[in-house]
Order: sequence, then C-alpha cells, then structure tokens
Amino acid sequence: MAKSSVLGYPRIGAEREWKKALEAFWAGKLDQSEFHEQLKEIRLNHLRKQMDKGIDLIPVNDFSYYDHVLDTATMFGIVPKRFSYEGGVVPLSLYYGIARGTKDATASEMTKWFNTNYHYIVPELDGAEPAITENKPLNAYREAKELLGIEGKPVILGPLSFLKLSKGYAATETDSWLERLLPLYVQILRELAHEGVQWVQIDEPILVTKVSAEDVRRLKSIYDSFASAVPELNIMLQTYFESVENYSDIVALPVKGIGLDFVHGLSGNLSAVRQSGFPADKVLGAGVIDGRGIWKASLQEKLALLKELTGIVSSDRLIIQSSCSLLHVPVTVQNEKKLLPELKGALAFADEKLDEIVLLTKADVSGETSIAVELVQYESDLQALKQSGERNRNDIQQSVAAISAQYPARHLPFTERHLVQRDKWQLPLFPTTTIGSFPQSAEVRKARQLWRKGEWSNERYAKFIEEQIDIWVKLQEEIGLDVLVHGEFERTDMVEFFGEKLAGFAFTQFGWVQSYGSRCVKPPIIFGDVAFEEAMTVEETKYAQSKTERPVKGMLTGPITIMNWSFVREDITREQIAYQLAYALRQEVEALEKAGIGMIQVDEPAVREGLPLKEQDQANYLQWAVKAFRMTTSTVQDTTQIHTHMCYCEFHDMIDSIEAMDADVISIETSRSHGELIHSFELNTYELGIGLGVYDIHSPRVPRVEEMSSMIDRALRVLDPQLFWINPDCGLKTRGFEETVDSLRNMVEATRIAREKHSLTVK
Ligand SMILES: CN1c2c(nc(N)[nH]c2=O)NC[C@@H]1CNc1ccc(C(=O)N[C@@H](CCC(=O)N[C@@H](CCC(=O)N[C@@H](CCC(=O)O)C(=O)O)C(=O)O)C(=O)O)cc1
Ligand SMILES: N[C@@H](CCS)C(=O)O
Ligand SMILES: [Zn+2]
Repeated sequence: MAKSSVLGYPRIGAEREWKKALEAFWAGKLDQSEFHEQLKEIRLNHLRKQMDKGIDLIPVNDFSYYDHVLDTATMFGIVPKRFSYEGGVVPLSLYYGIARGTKDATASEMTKWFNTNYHYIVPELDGAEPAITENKPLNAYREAKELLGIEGKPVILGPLSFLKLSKGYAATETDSWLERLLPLYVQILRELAHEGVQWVQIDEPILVTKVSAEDVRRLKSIYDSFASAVPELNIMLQTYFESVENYSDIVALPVKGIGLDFVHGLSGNLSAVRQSGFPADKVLGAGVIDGRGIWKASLQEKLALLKELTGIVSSDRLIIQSSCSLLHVPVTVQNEKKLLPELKGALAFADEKLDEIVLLTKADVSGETSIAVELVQYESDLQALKQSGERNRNDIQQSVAAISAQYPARHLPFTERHLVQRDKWQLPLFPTTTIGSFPQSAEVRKARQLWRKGEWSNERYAKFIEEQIDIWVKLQEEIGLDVLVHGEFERTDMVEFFGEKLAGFAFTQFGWVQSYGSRCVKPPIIFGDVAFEEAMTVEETKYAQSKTERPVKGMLTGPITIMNWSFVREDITREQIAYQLAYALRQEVEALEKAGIGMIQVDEPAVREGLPLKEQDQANYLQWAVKAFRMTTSTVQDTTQIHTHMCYCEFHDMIDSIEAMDADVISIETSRSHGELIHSFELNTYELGIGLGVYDIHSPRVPRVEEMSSMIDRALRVLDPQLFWINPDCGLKTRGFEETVDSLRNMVEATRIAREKHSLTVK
C-alpha cells in the first residue's frame, strides 16, 4: 500500500509566529532560552499538525532558525574566515552574524534558491576546516520521537547540492572538498542509522540542472560510500523543481528511494519512467501535489497519473508526496475571510495540500470510492473558478493580442538617446541615486495599519505620506544625492502595492511565505485578466517632484517581477500573463510621463529567478521577458530616461538579455557577492548606463567610505565612466533611519573622491 509524505513544511506559522519570535530575539525582547522554547513550540505544532492530518512519513530537520543551507554549513563548522570561530557548536550570535552581518564583518551572500523567491545563505568554504559541530537531523528526529511519538524522516541537503551551492573554492578543488565533507556526512548518517532511523530524505535538487559527467561520477561515489557505510538506512534521494537530467544514472544509484517531481518536471520525469521503467528494488517518491503552487489539485487527474505510475511501480513501493517542500506556499486557506468564493474554493495552501496527499493515499489504500465525495467537490470547485467573469475579459485579451503582435522599440537607439538625455538632465559625472524605498519605520507601518482599519481617513493617511516624502526629499538634497526618489512609503510591498490597484488580482489576509530570514512576502494571486484601472503612482511622485529642483525618478515594479512574485493562474501561459501586465504598466509609465516625470524606474529584480532551470527553455523565456519589459517602457519620448533595477541573483549569464531590455540606466546589486559581477563585465561589454551597487543594504552595518571607493575603482576599471552611476545595492525599506542616512553620506563622500580622482581622465 502506498504511503504519504511531504518534503518539508513552512516554518513561519499561520500567524507568522516564527518571524515574530526571531525579530523579538534580535531586538533583545526575548532571551535565548525563551527564544528556544518558542521555536520548539512552533516546531512541535507543525509536526503535530502533519501527524493529525495523517501523513505517514513526516519530515524533521526541515525546520530552521533562519535557513537550511546555513544550517548545513554550520553543522559542518563552515564559517566564513572573517568571523572569529574556533570550532565547536556555532553559537546563535555567530549563526545570525553570518546571516545578517555584524558590526565588524559583512554578512554572507544571499541568493535565490533555484527558481523560487526563497533566498539561502551561500556557504563560504574558503579557509574552512569542516568538522561536525552537532548532528542536527538526529536531534530533530529524537525530539519528534520522544515528545510526539513520531517516527520522523530527517531531511538533509545532499553533498553534491551543498557543494554546488557553495562558493570559495576552485572547480579543481571540488573532489578534495568532497573528500573532506563525505566522512562528515557518513558520520551523520551512521548516527542516524544507529538510532534506528528508518527513512532519511537527502535532497539533491542540483540534479534537475545540467549535470556534468564529472558530477555524475561524484554522485556515484557519494552514494556508493553511503550505501557501504549505512546499508541498513533507507535513503530517499530527493529531487525537485524540474525533471532530472541523467535519469538512468540516478535510478541506478544504491539508494532505497528516488523522489521525483511530477508537477514541475512532469513531462520529463514521466517520459523517463515510461521509457526506462523504474527499478524493482526501489521506492518511488511520487511528487504529485504541487508544493509551490496554490491551486487545488484536480484529484481526478492526479489519480490518473498515479494509476499510470502504479502500472510501473507497485503501490507498496510508492510514496505519494508533495513535489517539493511546502516552504514556498502559505500555511492555510482556512483563515481567509475576504476572498471571492469561487477563488477561495479553488485554493490549497500547505495544510490543504496535506489533505490532498492523504486523500490520494486513501484512494490507493481503500479504493477511489472512498474519496468519491471529495472527487466531485474538487472538480466542481475548479469549474467554478474557470467560469469566473474575471478570467474571461475579451476586451483585455484582444488589446493585448494586438499590442504583443509587434516587437516594441524606443524611437532612437541608446547611443543617440544618451546624448539627448545628457543635454536635458545635465547630471554630474557618476550621478548618485538610490533604488527607491527608504526605511519603512514602525511609524509608517502603524499609519498604514490605522488607515487600513479605517481609523485614519484617506486624507489623513495621504497627508502622513506627504510628510514622509517631505522629510526624505530634504534629506536627499542635504546628503547631496543627484537623482531623488519619493521613498515608497505608501507601499507595503513592491508587488502587493501594484496588484491591489490592478484588475485581475486577489489578496489573502494571511498568505505569507518566507522570502529570506525573517522577512516574509504575501504574494498576490493573479487569478483573472490583468488590467490598468487608474494611475497608481502619479500622485506621490508628482508631489515629491514639486518639492525639489532635482529630478525625481518615478518608481514601478516591472511585469516579470510582478508575475514571478505572485501566484499565477494556470489556464493561460506565463507569457500571456506577462503581456497583460506589460500593457497595464505601460499605461502607468505614460501617465507618469504626462505628469512631467522624466525619469522612470521599472524594477525587474525577479527576471533571473523566473529563468527556467532547463537550458533548452531559457532562451524562449528571456525573449518574451525582455519583450514584456520593452512593451512597458518603449512608448516614452527620447528624453525620458528609463531606469531598471535588479538584485538578489547572479546575472553574469544573462547580461545580453539585460542589455536587450534597452533601459537607459540599470542599477544592479553587486556588493554582497563582493564584486563578483564586476568580473562579468570584464568578459562582456555593457554599453548602457549602469550603477553597480556599492554597498549591501541587507546588513545594519554602515559601510566605510574606503570600502565603497574600492568598489567604485574596481568597477571603473571595466565600465565606461560616462555611463557609470553610484547607488546602493537595493532599496532601503528594511533599514533603520540613522544607518541609512550615515551610509548614504558615506556613499556621496566616496562619489566625491571618485569624481576628484577621475574628472581629469574623463572627457
Ligand atoms: C525585494 N524583495 C522582494 C521579494 N518579493 C516580494 N514580493 N517583494 C519584495 O520586495 N523577493 C526578493 C526580495 C526579498 N526582500 C524582501 C525585503 C523585505 C521584505 C519585508 O520587509 N517583508 C515584511 C512584510 C512587508 C509588508 O507587507 N508589510 C506590511 C505589514 C504587514 C504586517 O506585518 N502587518 C502586521 C501589522 C502591522 C505592524 O504592526 O507592523 C501584521 O499583519 O501583523 C506593511 O508594510 O504594511 C516583513 O515584515 O517580513 C520582504 C522581502
Ligand atoms: N524599488 C524597490 C526595489 C527593490 S528590489 C525598492 O527600492 O525597495
Ligand atoms: Zn532590489
């Protein structure tokens, strides 16, 4: 008989109690033992929930105090050299220091977890002396067993993925690093086996990306050594987010189970299983319930899929599970009270996905009739959404089809636009600017809360926002910035804000997901056709511009980012959704221009994260993503300067596409990866305006002038000084007031020094 499982459960809690505990601890409002107690309570609640729902194999060690990749690194004593660490259990202060930076040391780089909006802390191997500091999976297993009687399934990030996601070593050192790490993994697994653990889930998501022959060899040697060290342990080699490359090598590995994604890797994995079969001595972890989407599954379709799979793998060798960890979806639909019934009826978050998994397993164990009622209910819920008027707006569909039939372009090419814009704007060498947001202080959030509750009128709230703009326009002038912003005080989140004003979106009340550390996002749901209804940003931008002679940049979130940071409908393609968004946002760009705003930034930080994991799908995605950006921005006059901004990922492999977006200026995150992006510009030419972020905004640490000067000097060795801008890495909404002002003052000072140094050499 099939069993049920999930690959991981959200950490944050239905009311974000995890986030609140972390932030209270950091703020000194919880002492360490209270903090541990609160987190334990949250962890146990999550395990209890899975047990009560009837999940057979419940994951443990998926919980984290910040991030599971950081946990793996610290479990092996891998701590960046710049922190003082002399071995042993990594204390919480150091753990959070690595993640968030300290007064004396910068934080580790943070980057996207594959193609999701979750960010992990990149382990730095350089100079590390790996040694086991504590067996975290074992501790988690013991806790679940002793306190709840749960026979947990420890989850561990596998060695190949861990190495591939780390930095600080040369490719030629991969084998020697593997040799150092393998005995540690073996020791962890031995202790688990000794404890009587039955199943261990070893995550190797890297296997869905292009894997070299060398890596396949490494994979074999890793799992051979595990098999000979702990033959009694059932290892589920788990993959997710796409279909595996090298199916036949993977299923030949000496492990008990192979976990495959039959949602996001459906066609590849299913055809591999169909063509090559599945080994008779192994268990198939069938990821049939979407771990990162929010829609109810069609149980009928899932049963048909499972029927096909059980034709190849007998039920007793099948585990019905989520396609990936449920970390990427909100906790429960149950508390949502404000959604349209046809929408709410079609949603499934983490807890509802547990129900779906249990239902499908029940159908396998007791026959389809045992879930007959649910089968009918699910189909009727999905039908109701399909028929919603919001999904069937012919006017929008026709306009978007007409506009997207042509390839959008500005009137003049950049080289000519650049000259016209130089004459118009008369900016100094190395213009300084910021990315858009200024600190969202407690006062700002409180004001918004009061307004949302109806305790503040629209007028009072608008007045409050204007006061914030006043303060920051003055401050920006006083600090000496050249291109100002209004500060985005009216915005909760850069996606949610726009979604709330466009047609076709819905918003949950509690649908939070972890983005990085304690920071969460509440992705909007694009469930209908998207349309512009009224100007969204003109009032605040115009107001800020009225308060200064210096240019104020208008600030929008781009179509691809809005799409990638929302949960989207699945009845039309992502490309179609992107064009609908682009058409709506173009109307906002035009409204800003009409209101006299001559610099407009269209942020696209999430372009990279939407890049398909399979190389063969990437060019097509980039082609329509670039087209959507150009649809948004290309109808403006030549003198109007279009900016864009990107952060949070590696961009070196997509510089050509970034250039094809044809933005007059891009500001791009560089500093947290310690300038690695600059190296890419040594290899690629980039001939549009560019500001490389000169300081990391994720850390409360105020960067020194010399640090920024050296970033600037390094960048100017490879970039055209005439096209170079100076700015922070990203928006400043998460920072405090004083550190922001001090950091910007230092940035302006570093710019002054650079201008002095370079003014003679630049014509
Ligand atoms: C730039 N990034 C973004 C990503 N994805 C997005 N969708 N948006 C992004 O901006 N992905 C990549 C990066 C990730 N970076 C961040 C940066 C910062 C945050 C963040 O600060 N998140 C906040 C929540 C933001 C928000 O919507 N705040 C609301 C308040 C909501 C709230 O907490 N309300 C309280 C009551 C009010 C109070 O007393 O504070 C409640 O409901 O209890 C607002 O401003 O009104 C966070 O706190 O985690 C996320 C990703
Ligand atoms: N304009 C946004 C971009 C964040 S990626 C901000 O400044 O917060
Ligand atoms: Zn950013």
